[in-house]
Amino acid sequence: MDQDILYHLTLGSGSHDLVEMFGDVKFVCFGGTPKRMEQFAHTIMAEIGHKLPCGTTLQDICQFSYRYAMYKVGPVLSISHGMGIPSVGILLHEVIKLMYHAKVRDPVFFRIGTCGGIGYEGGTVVISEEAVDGALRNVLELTVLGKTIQRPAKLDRRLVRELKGLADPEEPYDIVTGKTMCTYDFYEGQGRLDGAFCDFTEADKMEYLERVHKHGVVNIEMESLAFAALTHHAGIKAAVVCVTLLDRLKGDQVLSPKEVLDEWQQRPTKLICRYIKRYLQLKGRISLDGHGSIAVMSPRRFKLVQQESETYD
Ligand SMILES: O=P(O)(O)O[C@@H]1C[C@H](O)[C@@H](CO)O1
Ligand SMILES: O=c1cc[nH]c(=O)[nH]1
Repeated sequence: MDQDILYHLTLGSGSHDLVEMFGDVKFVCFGGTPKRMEQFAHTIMAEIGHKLPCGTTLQDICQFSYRYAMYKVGPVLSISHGMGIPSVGILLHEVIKLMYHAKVRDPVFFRIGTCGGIGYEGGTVVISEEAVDGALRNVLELTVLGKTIQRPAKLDRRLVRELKGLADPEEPYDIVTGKTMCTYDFYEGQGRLDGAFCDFTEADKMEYLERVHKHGVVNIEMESLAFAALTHHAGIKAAVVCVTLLDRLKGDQVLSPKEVLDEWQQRPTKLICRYIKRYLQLKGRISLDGHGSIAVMSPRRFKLVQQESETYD
């Protein structure tokens, strides 16, 4: 192609200097809502001590797409993906191409989301080991040219361990790992009885939730299957970290007050911020207090940091 128009991002390889705009990106963080991803951008900016040019503020790079919101904070992109597999799938196609046009090597993708827990109370952070569909298959099924194809929905196991290793024992909530079930619907697809239709019984629902739980499923959401499958297909390291909003073994409705839900949504953010900050510190791109540059590190500390950073390649 002469030029590639990334239609849903309002960016293009002909109209924008994508290397100049995005060439320094290392981490791409995704989450459902524009507000969460704007807040994430502000949080990571404070955490890594990133300074915007004098007199400027954070801008939504895709504001005229009216589809997705995108913020850039130094090496971190923060993008909203909307709800469900089709929405995150379209976005992933365009962001993967964006990384290619910008000549970004080895980016790491994170989904920071919300979910229903299975056997875990609200506020628990879940790091996905792999994604499965509603029938417990570890593949994303797509119809391409009228044929059904399957793509493995694999996530990076080492990244899961690294993230789990960053859990702070002082925090008043658990950080667990397990299989994540990804469905095409919030209501019937997740075995809820509080949708507009319910053609099954409470006993049917409990039998299903207990069966998937026995199979290792610890949470349910709506994007991980596409996220895992498309990043794996592209050879991109990725992780999915979600907070539970309720325990589905105890009910269907999200009953916690808004302020509580808002605080819970900060939890996956904190873990991802810790990972990014640590990576940048180990690579010598920020000093250990989160501010300044490698110039403020002593040569001995810089050497130690460089050695440790090899584990983060
Ligand atoms: O990242 P979010 O909070 O959007 O993830 C889950 C899955 C669906 O998109 C949505 C349903 O409420 O929340
Ligand atoms: O139960 C839930 C809660 C959040 N998101 C989901 O997809 N399901």
